[in-house]
Amino acid sequence: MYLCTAQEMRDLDRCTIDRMGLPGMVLMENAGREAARALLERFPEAKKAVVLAGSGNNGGDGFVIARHLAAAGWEVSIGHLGQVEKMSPETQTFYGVCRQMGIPIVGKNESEKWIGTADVVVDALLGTGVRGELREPVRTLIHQVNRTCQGFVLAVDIPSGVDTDTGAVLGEAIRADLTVTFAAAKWCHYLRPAAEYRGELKVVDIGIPPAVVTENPPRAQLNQPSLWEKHLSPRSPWSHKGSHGHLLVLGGSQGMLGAAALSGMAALRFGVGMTTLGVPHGQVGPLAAKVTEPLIWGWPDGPEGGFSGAFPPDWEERAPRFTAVAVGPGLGRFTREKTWLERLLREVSVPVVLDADGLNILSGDLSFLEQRQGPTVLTPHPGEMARLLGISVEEVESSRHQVAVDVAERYGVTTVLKGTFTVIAFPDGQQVIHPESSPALAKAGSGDVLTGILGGGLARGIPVESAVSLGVYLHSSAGRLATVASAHSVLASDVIHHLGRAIHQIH
Ligand SMILES: NC(=O)C1=CN([C@@H]2O[C@H](COP(=O)(O)OP(=O)(O)OC[C@H]3O[C@@H](n4cnc5c(N)ncnc54)[C@H](O)[C@@H]3O)[C@@H](O)[C@H]2O)[C@H](O)CC1
Ligand SMILES: [K+]
Repeated sequence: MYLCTAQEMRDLDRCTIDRMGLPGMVLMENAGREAARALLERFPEAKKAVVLAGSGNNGGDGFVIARHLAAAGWEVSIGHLGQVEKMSPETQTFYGVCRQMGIPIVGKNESEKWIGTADVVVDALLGTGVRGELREPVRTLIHQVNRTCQGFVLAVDIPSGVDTDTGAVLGEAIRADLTVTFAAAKWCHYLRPAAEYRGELKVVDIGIPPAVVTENPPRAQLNQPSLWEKHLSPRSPWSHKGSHGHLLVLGGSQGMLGAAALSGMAALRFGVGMTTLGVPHGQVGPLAAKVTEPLIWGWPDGPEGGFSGAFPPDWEERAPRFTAVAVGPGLGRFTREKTWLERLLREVSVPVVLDADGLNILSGDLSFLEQRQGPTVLTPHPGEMARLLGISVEEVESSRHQVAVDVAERYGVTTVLKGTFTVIAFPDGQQVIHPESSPALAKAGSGDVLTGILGGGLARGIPVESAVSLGVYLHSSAGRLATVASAHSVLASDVIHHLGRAIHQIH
């Protein structure tokens, strides 16, 4: 399912009307009817509703909704803002029908009195055509709805007062229980703070022909199995461990051995054939006492149980055996780390995942990523992304998808910006957003598990676009499945244990 910007939605709309010849009036009728249907399904008995309608096409949808609710026997009134002369012809038509039907249409002050006693308030004030900070009187009316409404609030397309593309709140925004949106989800449904205003989200079909979408594909999609499920095919009965790839994980300095262990175990649970954990020599013994299945490879020791910045003598002999490399889980900082990483990235042409300190090494200079031969995946959380780019965490969070896309396009990498609704951006500017929040994953170690799953997928030979979206999806579902009693109590190792069930659910 696609995720649109306001402009992408307008393009789909325009192409449907101009090229396909389907009148805008039909789209508006479909939109309003489907939104009304969502209400009628939820409230089978007639209710008292106030429809707040602006003068744009979002208001037009509101007039259609009012008509359908009135036809179903609801007691409906319309609070209308703006001027009839400025309405589009479709909106004017549906406004006229409501008048003819005798549905009361009142101005702002009168409608304010009804908001407090209505069972349902329909917010059709502003949709994707909103521009800049809210002006009066709409701002006060939105404030009144949030303050006095006791009933159920349906937002039409987007909650009025949020910016479609950035997810910013433009001074004040409707707090909805349900948002019914048309043809595709919009970015504001998945970007904070707007995402906190929408309530439940329902995407309905309004009749935009599939050919129109194929011709004008939006750049973002929601993460769902259809994007990558073909790569989760069952294991061939003729396969052996060498058929399923070999991941090298570099990390696990003193005090952070668990991070490397988690990545390695996650990769194995995800199905990679072999995992080698490359850790400082001094950590080989403690790690061997901790994990059984991964191979362990000692790297030259540096001070304080970390890496020295040198390569092991058998590097050149062993390096060609790995089918992917993950750098960062518990890596720590060490002298000459930048030269070390540059050499590694130059000499390894298989896919590389960079996480945690593997990313911190890059901070301020990502330019040498452009030289890489194989695919590179960066998996920053917002703090790491802020450090990478030398900007604040607030700046990252206020434009999550833009930041992820900018890095991906500029440096030719795949970016996985973690957080609620993880954003994945590819070098060609395409994006995938993960539509689920996973509170159980908000814990130390869970990033290391993701790194292992992504590295494991890449090592198995799954193409990067699929491996990354698939990995993010499975990590999130395993987190959900691991939440047996409380999300508070889920450990990163529990997530690893539930990976098998998460995979099984997709098969
Ligand atoms: N997706 C589709 O194919 C369809 C969508 N529909 C609906 O149409 C709206 C978008 O309609 P549009 O006319 O472009 O804009 P709006 O109704 O969202 O808003 C325009 C309206 O708002 C006023 N305004 C703009 N900015 C501000 C502000 N900052 N403060 C106060 N007022 C503002 C402006 O003056 C106009 O009056 C989409 O969301 C869907 O709901 C179609 O119905 C069907 C096809
Ligand atoms: K709205």
